[in-house]
Amino acid sequence: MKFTKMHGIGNDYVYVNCFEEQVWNPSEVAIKVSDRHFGIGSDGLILICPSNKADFEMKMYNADGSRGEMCGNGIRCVAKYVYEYGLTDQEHISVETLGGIKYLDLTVEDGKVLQVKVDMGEPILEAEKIPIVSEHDRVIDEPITVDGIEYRITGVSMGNPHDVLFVEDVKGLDIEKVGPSFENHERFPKRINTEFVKVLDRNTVEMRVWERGSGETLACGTGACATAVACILNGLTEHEVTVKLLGGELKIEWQGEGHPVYMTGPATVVFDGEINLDEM
Ligand SMILES: N[C@@H](CCC[C@H](N)C(=O)O)C(=O)O
Repeated sequence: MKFTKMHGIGNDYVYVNCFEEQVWNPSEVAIKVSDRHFGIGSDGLILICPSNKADFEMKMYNADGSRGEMCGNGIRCVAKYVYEYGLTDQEHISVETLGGIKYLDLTVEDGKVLQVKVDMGEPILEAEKIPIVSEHDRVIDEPITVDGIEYRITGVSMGNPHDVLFVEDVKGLDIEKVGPSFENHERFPKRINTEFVKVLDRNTVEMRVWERGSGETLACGTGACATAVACILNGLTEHEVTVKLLGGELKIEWQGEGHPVYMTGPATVVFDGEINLDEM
């Protein structure tokens, strides 16, 4: 199987061009290639496929083989791939995902995609649709007890489910311990991506993420969008937010309910390769 390893501010995936390759068992392949010791090493697998609804389709799988509806860092890499590997010459493209069709604007210089701005669509706030078990329609600054400690969460779906919580110390957080407890909490029947956030000023926040199906990653695009939405809903920031993650920064804009969220950031090619899956 031919592949390209790419990352969006350190959130790395193995990308397969399914215009040329066929992947019959993507969940199994995701588990194999993601292994950082016995595989290629990645946060998961992303298939770039033809679509009859949009210019391309992105199918994403987490490192544990589960399917994610959307991937913010992944979709910027898909844009870079399709442009730089000659699948399109367009600087405005659409990509079908399980979280809906997304529209992307590429900033291109000398044939290279430097930045991608993604219209991520409107955030979904209804608890039932995220899905989060709650007696309220929305989960905004609501209590939850995890490992005997009470936290307050805001639930946001960007096509995939997120809960955002505000903490004093992001760097010192024992995320390996608390992350899985949130991911598998009974309140989240489809598991969840959790963002631990510290507000630095009215336009800047710091964030670490525990991703459903992949564990801690260096960045999460949908998580950065959910974080900005949660900050704005809780009155903690203005409408333009720089989210500082372990792997870099993303710019997020949201003008409020009824408006889409925009995410802007880079995408990077690491290397191209070929792997014999039968020998793994
Ligand atoms: N890293 C991604 C999100 C990947 C999917 C997520 N783990 C899920 O299961 O929903 C991003 O950049 O958005």
